[in-house]
Amino acid sequence: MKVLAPATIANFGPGFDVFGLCLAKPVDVIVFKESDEVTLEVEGFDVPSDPEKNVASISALALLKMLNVEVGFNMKLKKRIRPKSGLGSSGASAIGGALAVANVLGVRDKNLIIKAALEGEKAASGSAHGDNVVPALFGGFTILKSLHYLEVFKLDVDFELVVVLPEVEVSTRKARSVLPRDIPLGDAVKNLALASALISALKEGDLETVGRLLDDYLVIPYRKPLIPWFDKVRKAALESGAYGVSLSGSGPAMFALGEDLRNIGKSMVEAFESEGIRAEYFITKVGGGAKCSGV
Ligand SMILES: Nc1ncnc2c1ncn2[C@@H]1O[C@H](COP(=O)(O)OP(=O)(O)OP(=O)(O)O)[C@@H](O)[C@H]1O
Ligand SMILES: N[C@@H](CCO)C(=O)O
Repeated sequence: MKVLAPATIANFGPGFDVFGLCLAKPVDVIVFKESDEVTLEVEGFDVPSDPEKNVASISALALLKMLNVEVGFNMKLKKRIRPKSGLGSSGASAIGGALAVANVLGVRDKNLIIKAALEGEKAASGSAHGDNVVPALFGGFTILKSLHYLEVFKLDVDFELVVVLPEVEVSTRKARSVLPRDIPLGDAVKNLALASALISALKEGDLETVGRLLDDYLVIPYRKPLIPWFDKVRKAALESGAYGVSLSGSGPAMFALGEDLRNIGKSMVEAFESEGIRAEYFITKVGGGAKCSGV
């Protein structure tokens, strides 16, 4: 059977570790079948081919262990989401691996699938943050109310956006290590205001207002040393007509909302190039979540 596991934008402005948007592309593809032993083949972007080290197989093995099922499998991973991109690359593989096992065993419990996928995320970045695996599984725009007792609020939204991917890497582990333990109360209140208003605008389908609310005081200011080009690229996007811009997850990818997404994407790529960084842009839309075919 085959699983298509989508890229995602975590945080989505003010929603650190809570908001997530599923994208229609790119996707990781996992071809999976039961077998006598556990084998893994990888093609595409360079990720470990050792089943004990690849997030997809780690999550698959974690679900088998949770279900107390002793079975082998052959997994082929077509790695199409660039690792350390900010597009939820490890989160997609984690959901793909867990969902492949769940599908073969007829498991529908999303709590279990997410728990297994978090084992993969923890192996990748040292932290079990759910705002990539949850939108990758549920699709749409997700608000992660709680993780360990899974409670998700999903908004079925439909819009296009532009994503810009520079040829640099930002590891999630590093990006989380620079965050403070405590933040000023005023900043917490500002983010609460932005996040609440953003959800209201999203439910109204008011993308211009959503764009205006894509700000963050909790993490982006502390991550600036890892993304020194952020302000310049954001300014270029706004000057080319973007409603709003932010970092995708912990970066380096960025995304923008607006009318002329091609022009916005080109302006952002030019801004990266003025910093000596090659970049590419692509236009995509909100995705419907991971898909399984064939059993
Ligand atoms: N299937 C996989 N997909 C992606 N990363 C993997 C996979 N298996 C193992 N890894 C490793 O996990 C680490 C992923 O690091 P990190 O979490 O920073 O990236 P990411 O999830 O790809 O990033 P992002 O969420 O920013 O897209 C890398 O060292 C990568 O080699
Ligand atoms: N919420 C996570 C997303 C990582 O992709 C972070 O910002 O660290």
